[in-house]
Amino acid sequence: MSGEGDQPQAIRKLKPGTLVIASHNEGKVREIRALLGPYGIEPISAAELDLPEPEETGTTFVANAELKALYAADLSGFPALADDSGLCVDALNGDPGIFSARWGGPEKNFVLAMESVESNLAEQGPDVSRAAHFVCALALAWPDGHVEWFEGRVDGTLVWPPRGENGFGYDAMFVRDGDTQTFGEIDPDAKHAISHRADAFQQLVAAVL
Ligand SMILES: O=P(O)(O)OP(=O)(O)OP(=O)(O)OC[C@H]1O[C@@H](n2cnc3c(O)ncnc32)[C@H](O)[C@@H]1O
Ligand SMILES: [Mg+2]
Repeated sequence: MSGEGDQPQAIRKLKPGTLVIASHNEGKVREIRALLGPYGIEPISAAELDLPEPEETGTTFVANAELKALYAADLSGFPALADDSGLCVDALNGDPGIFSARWGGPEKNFVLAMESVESNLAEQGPDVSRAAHFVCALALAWPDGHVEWFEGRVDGTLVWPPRGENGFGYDAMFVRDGDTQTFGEIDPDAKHAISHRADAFQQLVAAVL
């Protein structure tokens, strides 16, 4: 564990019992805050604490969630919750998958990332399957190194062109099976009830809270 002298000032001011969200993705942090709200938990994000981002060297969503959570718990001395998530497209052998953030490039441009998914699909002809699913792995790590993890999923279809300004990442091209609106069009509260992140959260809440 890191010594207190190494910690940024912001961490030394945290109240006991604080939960750190081990993420630098604003859209994700907004959703996690909303999902934790009903439990009276007011977390602080790794970005707000100026914690560095670890390299995501894992080969699975769970491995990357675990390494992000452990890194933030170790640096902060507080429990940390990480989310590693992504879009898996059947016809692209599961890509972009764990590389979903990296497909947005250094500028994190998800308009370009969605265009890239679409052009890879289009190369396979008009009859290509447009089936896809989102995965969300949550890892909850304590400073002593103990970790629990949960994995959620939501299945759907990709549409083109993208629709809707809500959400983030690939939301504007994803329609959940049985729905007509994209995750970019539906109300954020509706997404919180049905998404891959909601699925993983239900498991976390049942096990931990
Ligand atoms: O690692 P952190 O700091 O949490 O932030 P990140 O954006 O790098 O997050 P990931 O490594 O987990 O990459 C996940 C990417 O998958 C996409 N993604 C994940 N959940 C999504 C959702 O609910 N809706 C749309 N896109 C999502 C989005 O583009 C994310 O950048
Ligand atoms: Mg990441």
